[in-house]
Formats: sequence, C-alpha cells, structure tokens
Amino acid sequence: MLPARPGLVVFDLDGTLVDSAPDIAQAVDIMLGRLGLPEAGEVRVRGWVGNGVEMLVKRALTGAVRPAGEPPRFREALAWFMDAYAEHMCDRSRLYPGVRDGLARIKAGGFPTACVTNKHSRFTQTLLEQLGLAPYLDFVGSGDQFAQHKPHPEPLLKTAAHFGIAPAQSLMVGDSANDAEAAHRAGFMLALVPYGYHGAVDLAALEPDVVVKSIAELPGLFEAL
Ligand SMILES: O=C(O)COP(=O)(O)O
Ligand SMILES: [Mg+2]
Repeated sequence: MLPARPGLVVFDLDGTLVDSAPDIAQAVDIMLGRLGLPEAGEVRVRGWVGNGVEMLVKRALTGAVRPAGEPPRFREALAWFMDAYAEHMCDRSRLYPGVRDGLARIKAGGFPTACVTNKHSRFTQTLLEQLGLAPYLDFVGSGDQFAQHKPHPEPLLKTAAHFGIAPAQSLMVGDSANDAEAAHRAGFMLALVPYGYHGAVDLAALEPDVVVKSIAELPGLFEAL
C-alpha cells in the first residue's frame, strides 16, 4: 500500500501508458533493412525498449542487452531509426486499458501529473498528443532533456523540484527495473504495473509500494489515503 497520499504523480511512458513496441519494432526492422541486416522482430525488440533510443539501436546492432561501446555503423543506424520511427510512431501504438480513464480521474482529483520517459523528446510530445494524453499531463520530461537517464534519480528529482513537491510525497508509476531504481534512489513512492517491458524480472524484487493491474486503479487508492 502507498505510505501517503501523493502530492505529485509521475508516469513512465513506454510500457506503462502506451504499448509502443509494435511501432518501435517496425522502425528497428526498417533501420536494419537499410543496413542490409536481418530483421529483429517485435518479440526481441520488446526486450530492448526502456533505456533510450541510443541503447535501443546499439542493442539492435549487436543483439546484446548490454552492448559494450559503440558498434560499427551506429551513427548511420541511429539516423535511420529516428527517421523511420518519426514516420511510423503511431501506426499501431495503443494506450493500455484504463490509462485514459485513470489519468482523467487523477487530473480531475487535482493531483499534479508528469510523464518522465527515457524516450527522445523528438517523439514524446507527438506521441502524447496523437494518443490524446497531452491534456492530462502538466509536465513532460524526455531522456535527452536531462543529463542522466532513469535508472539515475536525476529526472525524478528535477521533476519533483519543478513542482516544488518533496520526493517523499511524489509517486513514480512505471513498468520496469529502471523506473523502480530511479524511484528508490530519488526517495519517491513506487507503483508498478504488471504489463509492459520488464522482461522476466520479478516485480516483488523491485520492491514497489503497490502493484496496480491498470492505471484506472490508482485514483481509488489515492481516495483511500
Ligand atoms: O527507452 C525508451 O525509449 C522509453 O522508455 P520509457 O518510456 O519506458 O522510459
Ligand atoms: Mg517503461
């Protein structure tokens, strides 16, 4: 259970609000095709999302989840990916069930809201607008807008400071080990969703305050506090 009623609710994007992997996978495969390399496919790409676009492209080029250094043709590959994803960002990406309803009720309840993602700012705002989420979010912070990515706590600490809310009064809602580590290091409360892109990680091992099956469960939890 959450230890306190949050004064700020911060949402992760990919894997928490939006199932973006089908379009990300398509753009990865377009990029690999341009380089004359075999396609990766959606199942593998799902395991590569969550650490920003540069890491995604390195993973796609090497097939390794923790690639060392910069693989050959990285810059060229990154440019191909950025172009392909910009063109196909919203072909098949969908909100997870309960997201719109949950966000609308949280906003109506007067809670300040933010989205903090490792996604590049070239894509974040457009995706939020195309999926109709922009009106529910008071602040959006993308991976390239902070010096450090999640799991580093900086994006969360800067976001809490932006609102003037103490980290201990702030809630991170995410799907991955990156979100959990960032939340713990920042001193945020943590809610996790069981879907998304956390691979085989056991959610309990990430020590969330609460696991919610959908974002629509959150407003009821807040009311109870
Ligand atoms: O890695 C990305 O591009 C985005 O990941 P996030 O929205 O889950 O932080
Ligand atoms: Mg995520």
